[in-house]
Amino acid sequence: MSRVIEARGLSRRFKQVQAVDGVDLALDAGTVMGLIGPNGAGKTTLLRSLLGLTHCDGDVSVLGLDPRREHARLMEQVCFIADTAVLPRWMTVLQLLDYVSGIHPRFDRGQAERFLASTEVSERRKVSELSKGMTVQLHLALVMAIDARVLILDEPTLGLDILFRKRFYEQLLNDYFDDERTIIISTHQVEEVQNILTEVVFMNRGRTILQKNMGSFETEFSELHVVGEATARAEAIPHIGSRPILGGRAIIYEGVERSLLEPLGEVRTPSVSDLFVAKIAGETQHVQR
Ligand SMILES: Nc1ncnc2c1ncn2[C@@H]1O[C@H](COP(=O)(O)OP(=O)(O)OP(=O)(O)O)[C@@H](O)[C@H]1O
Repeated sequence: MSRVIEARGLSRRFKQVQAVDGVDLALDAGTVMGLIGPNGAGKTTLLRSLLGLTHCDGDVSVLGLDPRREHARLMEQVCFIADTAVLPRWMTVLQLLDYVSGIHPRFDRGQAERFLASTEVSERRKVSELSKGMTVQLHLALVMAIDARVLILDEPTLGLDILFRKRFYEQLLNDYFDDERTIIISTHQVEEVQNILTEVVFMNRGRTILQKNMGSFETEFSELHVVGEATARAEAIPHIGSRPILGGRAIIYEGVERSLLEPLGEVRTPSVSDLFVAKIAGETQHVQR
């Protein structure tokens, strides 16, 4: 497998704020990475740093290029959808398709048209006349039709209804992704992406606090559902989070043998979102102490 993204000690400071604080990241081709973090964690700044869209310190290489010095060459092979994406509002959809066909050598117009056919976006309408969600659909259609080695999606489905979000992620996985490509998705809608991820990174206050291959999730993390008197014994085992559930508690453990937990209740693998909440709550307690 070839290394596509490599960052060491990546940092970005804005006057008072250390937005990204010494992040190390290594991603190979054939990866779909989920970047999860609370508001202001530094996700967008990290993604922009990887693309050379903002200044940063540290070592960074994407497709063997330094994004700070070789930004233009990098962008030939990378597609980025920003959370604040804007499209030219005065153009019709048809004009926009003509425009992107003209400027982007890796744009497959037929692919974009097929994608749009599954939406209500008509080619005759102006971008300014589209709803917020339809504008995002149009943007995704353009991006998904570009043959890029690296696709970076910053909150790609913001404002989209659940039917479209589900279809988008299905299409992303089935029609776009292959083992030559690397996809990074930053999102707050963790449940919707967790099934397509091969890798997950949690970010908080500019730092990565967890970086895991989804395959190792099951072996490293367990969630115990426990009721009654076993609860005290379960809580005595070092854990990273505990929350009430109907009639009992759900307790999340890291690196604890399942055979130790099984006599106490039902053991399963935690969802990415529950693990995220537990990790972030743990960090907050740590900082407050
Ligand atoms: N251009 C800027 N000037 C000053 N501060 C900035 C700038 N861009 C980001 N920041 C600060 O850096 C921190 C990280 O912001 P960033 O947008 O990267 O977070 P995020 O994880 O993407 O958040 P969200 O999930 O809310 O979009 C925040 O404290 C933000 O206020």
